[in-house]
Amino acid sequence: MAPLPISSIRVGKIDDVQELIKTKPNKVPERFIREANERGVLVSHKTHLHHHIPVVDLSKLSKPHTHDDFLFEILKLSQACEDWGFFQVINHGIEGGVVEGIEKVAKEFFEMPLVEKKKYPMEPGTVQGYGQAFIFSEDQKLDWCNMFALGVHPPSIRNPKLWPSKPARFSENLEGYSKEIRKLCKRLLKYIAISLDLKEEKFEEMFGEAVQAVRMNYYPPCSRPDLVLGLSPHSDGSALTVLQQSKNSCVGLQILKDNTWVPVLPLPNALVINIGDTIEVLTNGKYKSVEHRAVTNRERERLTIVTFYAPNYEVKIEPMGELVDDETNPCKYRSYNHGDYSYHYVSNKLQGKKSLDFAKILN
Ligand SMILES: COC(=O)C(/C=C/C1=C(C)CCCC1(C)C)=C/O[C@H]1C=C(C)C(=O)O1
Ligand SMILES: O=C(O)CCC(=O)C(=O)O
Ligand SMILES: [Fe+2]
Repeated sequence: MAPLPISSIRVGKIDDVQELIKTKPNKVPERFIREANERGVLVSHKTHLHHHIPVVDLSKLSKPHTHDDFLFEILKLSQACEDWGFFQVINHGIEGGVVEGIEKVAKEFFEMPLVEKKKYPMEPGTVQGYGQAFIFSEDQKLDWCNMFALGVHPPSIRNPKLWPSKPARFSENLEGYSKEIRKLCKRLLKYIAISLDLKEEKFEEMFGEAVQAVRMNYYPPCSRPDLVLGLSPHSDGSALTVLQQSKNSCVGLQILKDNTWVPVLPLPNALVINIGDTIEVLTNGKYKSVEHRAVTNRERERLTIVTFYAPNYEVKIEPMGELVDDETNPCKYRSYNHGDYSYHYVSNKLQGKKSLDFAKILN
């Protein structure tokens, strides 16, 4: 993926939100205040009772008691991908120490003084390093969030200068965690293939040496959560995304379902999985890449560790023949190269599902 022409991008002053709350805890600068129709209002408790994203028990897929148990869980997975685009996985088999280890170093990273974090800057127009991504103009609203993003795999997408020497063991923890999450993504894609009646190796064979990147999002408390957003509405450009919320995390992630922002309630030891744009295209829209956003909390900070798993940049993406029928289910997306889509995705601001217009066939 070619670098963006960064010299032409003017982003204006980007306040570091962690520093802002240290010096002026009650001030929310104008650049963070959203238009009334896009503010991070919280959904009423009554609504919570009616909506829960599905929970898939991976032990029922890897070690089912009976074949019916397996089929039942596969059905749950396919309904989650069709109706929600999101689900949580429990009994995923990743050791507690691995999950706690990455959370610890991520937390320690964000707690370091700003001068230390600024040694790894996310330059305007790039997506790796510490800062705010997807800012392309001086008047664009900012998210109430600090990010640290790194390309992990294949090694060619890494920028070694951005891998921090502090906190201690950051890289070891990230390497170990990423290996486990990579295995999990491969397993999930196998089950997703089965749920679509495809051969189980379908995605692994198609994706080649898959691209994997991690983004750590730190949302400090905000005195006016009703006026700001932690992360702008977007869909993910990946095939699958794995989101880990810090232990005892407050609610922050919301997904758009039937025109309502539905909160995702954190479950202990679970990981949140969502379908990205690539799977939406490959399944010709059967499995949905759903718009989501993060809101902030008045008293509590929130930390999330997000892995994007995607095909190699060389791979051609188009709806799979098995999911297209000229009569009943015509092709909704054109073919494209995943590297070109990645470039398109990272050169535009986060704006709901707009990125996918890149591939939509408009009738
Ligand atoms: C801040 O970054 C992102 O939100 C992001 C970027 C991921 C990437 C890197 C940090 C390194 C280089 C590769 C890549 C672009 C994947 C989101 O990732 C989504 C967007 C696309 C496209 C994707 O595959 O995952
Ligand atoms: O932090 C969250 O809850 C959402 C993160 C997210 O959607 C992302 O990083 O793409
Ligand atoms: Fe996301």
